[in-house]
Amino acid sequence: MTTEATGREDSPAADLRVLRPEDWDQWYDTLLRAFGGAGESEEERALWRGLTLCERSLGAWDGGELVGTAGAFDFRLTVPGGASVPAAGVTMVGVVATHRRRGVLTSMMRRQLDDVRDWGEPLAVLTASEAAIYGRFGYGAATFGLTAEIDTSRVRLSVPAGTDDVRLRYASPVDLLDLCEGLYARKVPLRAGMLARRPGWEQLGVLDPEGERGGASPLQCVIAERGGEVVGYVRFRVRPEWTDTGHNGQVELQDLVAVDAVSEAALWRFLFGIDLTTSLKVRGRPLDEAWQYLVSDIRRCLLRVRDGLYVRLVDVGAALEARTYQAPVDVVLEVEDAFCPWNSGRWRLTGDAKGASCVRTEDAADLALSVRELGAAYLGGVSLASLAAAGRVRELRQGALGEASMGFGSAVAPWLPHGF
Ligand SMILES: CC(=O)SCCNC(=O)CCNC(=O)[C@H](O)C(C)(C)COP(=O)(O)OP(=O)(O)OC[C@H]1O[C@@H](n2cnc3c(N)ncnc32)[C@H](O)[C@@H]1OP(=O)(O)O
Repeated sequence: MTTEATGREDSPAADLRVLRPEDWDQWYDTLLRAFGGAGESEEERALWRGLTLCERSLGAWDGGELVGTAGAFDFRLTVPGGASVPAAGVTMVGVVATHRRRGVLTSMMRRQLDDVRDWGEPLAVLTASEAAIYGRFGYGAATFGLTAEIDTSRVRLSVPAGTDDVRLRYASPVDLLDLCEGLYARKVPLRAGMLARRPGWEQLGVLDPEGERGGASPLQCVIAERGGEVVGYVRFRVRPEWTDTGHNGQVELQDLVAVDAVSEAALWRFLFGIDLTTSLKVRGRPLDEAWQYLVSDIRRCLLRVRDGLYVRLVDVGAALEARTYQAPVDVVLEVEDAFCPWNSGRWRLTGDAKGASCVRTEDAADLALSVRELGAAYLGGVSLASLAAAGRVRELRQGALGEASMGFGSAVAPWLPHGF
């Protein structure tokens, strides 16, 4: 059989089999080989071994040789409106270099999306090693992360009233893990793109292999308390540097979680003020994070934006019904989906801030777009109007674009806190 999306034969250079637990080491070594062959700490390997769901993972075999890997976590993803929606977390994808560009990835994506549909999960999500790979399979970049290098020797932070009521103390990252995870869980329903973490995943936040610190300190943790209650935490490292003119150390933020504006400001003020450091590096933070509105000089923060979570609607009707819409929408979408043709055709979406319905229709279409654009717009971080300006969404009824674009939007930027 030939797939319409790729024009490739659907029987590539390998057979696909569900991963057997006893093959995990070989499977994981194949993945590392596809990523260039560098080793990994025992600590990290053990974590991923524990998190792998073998029954949801695939190996691609060429005779007796394992040449490709792909896994799928069973996540629940927060969507606009706060619902927690089942989403396959596509992960650990690799094809060894001897077998590249022969359709092995395509065959794994084909099988995986069929499986996700059978499992009844309306979404598949991933973070991409390279941005060019997954659009052809219907994934759209839906969240973005902010990277900044803040010159803390020059940039000042103005904090809101009440910040001084927050007390900070050092804690062991590992000892207070459950407490920190509880705070994280409180934030999950509040921002689309966040993942409800199952037990085990919290370990990702305190992974600290000595060989991978590259001259930085071990992971450190500071807790924020107010009125005897823990209201936030930050995990970070310090990379000391001494030059002829004195100290020039860097603070590297890993995680920061706080329950309100003053606890958050207290933690940022702490990061800005660590002695013997002159810069603060942050990666993959929310686009709308509050610290940007507290700094004296945003230009000296060197902001950059990078793609984060890619979303694929596996079941268009169920996915669009699972979220809410911040303004009323009533539109017919003409969806094109070459890789998962069961989604193609016309869908009437009606919804508002309380709920939504999305059903097949024969009515005339108001907007035409591919499933990739729907994935990009799904979490409210990429506007349908912007995609239309790029020619990727077509407005077929005047007014429909503005209505849909407003409805799909989100007051809070969607964000994925960590990779997987
Ligand atoms: C979610 C995650 O785990 S992301 C991690 C992905 N893995 C990696 O980056 C590890 C290193 N790379 C690899 O293992 C492999 O090169 C993969 C998995 C990216 C691609 O596997 P392959 O089996 O070579 O892909 P396949 O032959 O099915 O290619 C399908 C199409 O994608 C294109 N493609 C594949 N990889 C890339 C890439 N890195 N950049 C751009 N296009 C790509 C191919 O050219 C082909 O296009 P065509 O159909 O128009 O000819």
